[in-house]
Amino acid sequence: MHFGRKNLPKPAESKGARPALDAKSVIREARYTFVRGLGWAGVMSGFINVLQLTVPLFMLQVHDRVINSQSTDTLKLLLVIAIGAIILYGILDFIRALIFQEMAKSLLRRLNLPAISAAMGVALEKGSVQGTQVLRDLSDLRTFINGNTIGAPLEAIWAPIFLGVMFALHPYYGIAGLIAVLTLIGLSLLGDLLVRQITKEATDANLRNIGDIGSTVSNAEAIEAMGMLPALAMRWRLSQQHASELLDIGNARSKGMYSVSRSARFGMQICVLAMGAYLVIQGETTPGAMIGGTVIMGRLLLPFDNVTRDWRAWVSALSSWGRIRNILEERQSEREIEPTPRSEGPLVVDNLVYAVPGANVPVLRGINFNLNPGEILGVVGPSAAGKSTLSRVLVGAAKPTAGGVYLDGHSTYLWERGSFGDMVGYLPQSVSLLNGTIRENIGRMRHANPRKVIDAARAAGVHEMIGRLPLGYDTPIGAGRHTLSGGQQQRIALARALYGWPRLLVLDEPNANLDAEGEASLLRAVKQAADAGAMVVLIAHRQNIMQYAHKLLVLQEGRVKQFGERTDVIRSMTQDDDNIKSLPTVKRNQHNGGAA
Ligand SMILES: Nc1ncnc2c1ncn2[C@@H]1O[C@H](COP(=O)(O)OP(=O)(O)OP(=O)(O)O)[C@@H](O)[C@H]1O
Repeated sequence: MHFGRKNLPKPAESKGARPALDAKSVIREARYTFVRGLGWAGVMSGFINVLQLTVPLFMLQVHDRVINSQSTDTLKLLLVIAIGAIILYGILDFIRALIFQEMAKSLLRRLNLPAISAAMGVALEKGSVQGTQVLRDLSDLRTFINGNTIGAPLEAIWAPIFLGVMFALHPYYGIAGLIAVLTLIGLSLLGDLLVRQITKEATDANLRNIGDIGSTVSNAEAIEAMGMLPALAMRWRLSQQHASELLDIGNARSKGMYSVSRSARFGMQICVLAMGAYLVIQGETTPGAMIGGTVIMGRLLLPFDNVTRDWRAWVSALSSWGRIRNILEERQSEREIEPTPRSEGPLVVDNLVYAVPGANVPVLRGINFNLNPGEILGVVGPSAAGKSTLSRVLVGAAKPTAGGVYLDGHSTYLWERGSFGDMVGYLPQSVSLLNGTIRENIGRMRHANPRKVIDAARAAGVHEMIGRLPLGYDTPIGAGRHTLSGGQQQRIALARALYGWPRLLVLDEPNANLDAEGEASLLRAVKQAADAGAMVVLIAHRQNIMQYAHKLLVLQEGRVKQFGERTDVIRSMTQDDDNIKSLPTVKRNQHNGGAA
């Protein structure tokens, strides 16, 4: 059984298994899958509810027909019907569980790739811990759908059937049932009022805690070395205290409401039994109807009781869905979803402004420059000048606030990520390789062409080094596997950036961890890439690796201080330096910020 629309391609069939990034249709399809699954499960619940009448009806019939008539044949017939109904009940109950399972699977199939893409977007902006929240929400949603708490409202909607049976037994039973149902609905609504907001606050506080702890765990070495754990543990305890207080309040209210609701249900069942006994005394119903009516009343009210008990799970699941939906809407609406052909044109940075979302002061303020195929651009500047931010915007990992970065006239931010990645190599400042083999890392985690992997490794000068590893290219790296040194990691990441001979190569501090030999390999690789027609942007503090750069860009406080041919810029910088040196001592100090 499938809950998605049939005309949609399955992810595995879609071109290159790339996610369709149209958030609106993803949300629409997910909602459709959910509602349709609930619809099927609701229909099953209707049959299940009817079959749950088997036992009380059997009791009623045995009492009214078998005991009075003393007929064993009637008893046998009733027994066969009852057992058949119970077996059918078991089968339908199992089918309903399978419907929920398929619904969870179908929902995950639709949401997984878009959610992972959205998580990446959040991680780029707010860090990895917030990024993984959407994945946790997805997993919580699956647990909820596969769990026992989703079914209660589906059973409650079939209350009219039970009420009908009660009215058929005697109008008084029907009226009592109706009053009882309305009372329990009232208690459920009151429970929702008391629980919803506090549950949301508790969940949010808990998520913040998990985020805080998660972000510090990645710094375990520094924490351990400098004995920071007790201080951190104290902080976590304080913030956890707040979250658990909220959780406890929510829990207490929810359990309190459940106790009230359950007591009310038992109380009303006793009243109905007393009413039945009175009706029997008055000769208005039979004792069998009295027992049957009481049992049906219990069956009628149980789902409402369960709704009150399980409402918190519904509230949490709805919050998870709300967060997934918001993230999908916020993150994925702009990017193109169709692959764009490989560009052969220049890189144009046009009046580029970038401000961190929510911040007033921009990090990059009106950057302009062009780079032609085969050219190497060196970007230099003091710390916090905005060099790494520029590199992130160049490769479309951050969205320009104004202006833009264009390859062959096409925005690098909006470009469909798969086809963009095929022609771009990026080495970020903090290198992090992924869990997998060296081959997979260099081949960008695809079924990479082994020849291209070796070409990239040779270009980065790491082929021999990889050959010395225990399993060569098949050496697994990452958490708990073979540990590479900082320099080795940087060179493997350089090979990954060079894989497939990209058109645009952006290297942020690629020599930060390299020795002289590594730096020489890096320079050879950069020159080779440019000779093959790539545009290379090389960010570095140390100017010695700029020897092959055709152009230099000096960045200061987010602005272009100088840009031009390397020799012109260096001459101009040297003159500036000479001018400063030629100033009288007092003035020179002023130029340096007045420091003595
Ligand atoms: N996501 C962010 N949130 C807040 N501020 C940011 C963010 N990204 C960059 N910045 C700010 O932008 C400024 C430039 O940072 P950037 O990392 O680009 O500098 P840089 O020139 O690469 O420095 P360095 O040479 O030290 O690496 C810094 O003041 C930094 O605090």
